Amino acid sequence: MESIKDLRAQIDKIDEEILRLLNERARIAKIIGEAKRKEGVHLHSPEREREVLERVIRLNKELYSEQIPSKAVAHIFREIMSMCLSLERNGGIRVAYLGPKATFTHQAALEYFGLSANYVMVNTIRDVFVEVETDRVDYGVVPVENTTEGVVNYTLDMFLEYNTKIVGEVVIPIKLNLLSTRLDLEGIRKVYSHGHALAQCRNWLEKNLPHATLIETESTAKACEIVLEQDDAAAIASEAAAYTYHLNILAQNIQDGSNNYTRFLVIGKREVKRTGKDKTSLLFAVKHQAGALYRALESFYVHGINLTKIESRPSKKKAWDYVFFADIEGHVEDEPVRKALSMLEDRTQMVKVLGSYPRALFEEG
Ligand SMILES: C=C(O[C@@H]1C=C(C(=O)O)C=C[C@H]1O)C(=O)O
Repeated sequence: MESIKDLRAQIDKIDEEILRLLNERARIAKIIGEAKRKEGVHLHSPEREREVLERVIRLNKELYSEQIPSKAVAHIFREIMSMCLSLERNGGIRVAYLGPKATFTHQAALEYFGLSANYVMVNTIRDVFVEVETDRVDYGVVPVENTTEGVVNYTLDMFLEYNTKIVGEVVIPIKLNLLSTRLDLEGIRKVYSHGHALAQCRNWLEKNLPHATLIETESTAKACEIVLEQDDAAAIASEAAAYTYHLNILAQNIQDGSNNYTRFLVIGKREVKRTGKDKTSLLFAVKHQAGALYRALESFYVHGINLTKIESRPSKKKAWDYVFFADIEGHVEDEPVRKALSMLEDRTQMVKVLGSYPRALFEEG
């Protein structure tokens, strides 16, 4: 076998080659950037980025039998594209997320846009929408549903108030931890976290901290900021948050479901072109009439469209009046989707398309 020294010399050579290729890629991306500027098109192209990611994942399988796991390939190319885009546009794109630092939304934003984007942390889900709506950022990232706890109502309600579009989605696994300045569970009287995180750990909390008071915060990271100042409290948050806020991890993976994932939406102001693996989100309202919802949903059935989700929310205009949020497979540019939506319009009081966007690259994080 070759010596480690010789093998490392080979790696050094490969690294030089990787670096040369990265610089060559960046040079070409900058030229593409100039061309796009001249044509007046958006510098950031989620459609193209998706194409790049799918292509390298496929090649990695075909040519190298996935020696490197697909997710790792996706992460590496995500970062390469994030860097190329930031060179094309000085400072990169601006992305608002529900902060403070090390929330799961922060993690999801990093996963989607990479480390070279410019992140703006805001305190509430509404503020993410406001930042996008007022053009202070290009995109925003908000949580929308969790596999254990269901939908984030607050986010859905924002779509009733703002005209922001959905331009993408990202799913990440949620592993929850009990964090504290203390060294053990003894003496923990209060547990702070986001309502969803508290709910996802209900069984663990009942068993291990049955007498603790549970207190809801705006986010899991906010809970960490609070417990830093208290000596009888713990926060439920991510492992990243433990390092960010220098808290001790008293218990790991305390969420009730082992398959705990959260889906986040990327919101913006533009429309994303068809990629062939898309989803469309919409909301609609029907009259209080026998069969009204049945007739509305028939539009999808008739055109062979798969409905991946439906939720009802109070319209907030009148008591006991509801709107429906639905996700369907396909893009508004697809003929069957177009036909289904036109039929839906005829059969409902109101339809609002929230966006067509590429489906999450990894649907289970
Ligand atoms: C280079 C481009 O611009 C950006 C960077 C990309 C990349 O690094 O591959 C892909 C899409 C754009 O967001 C491009 O549009 O091709």
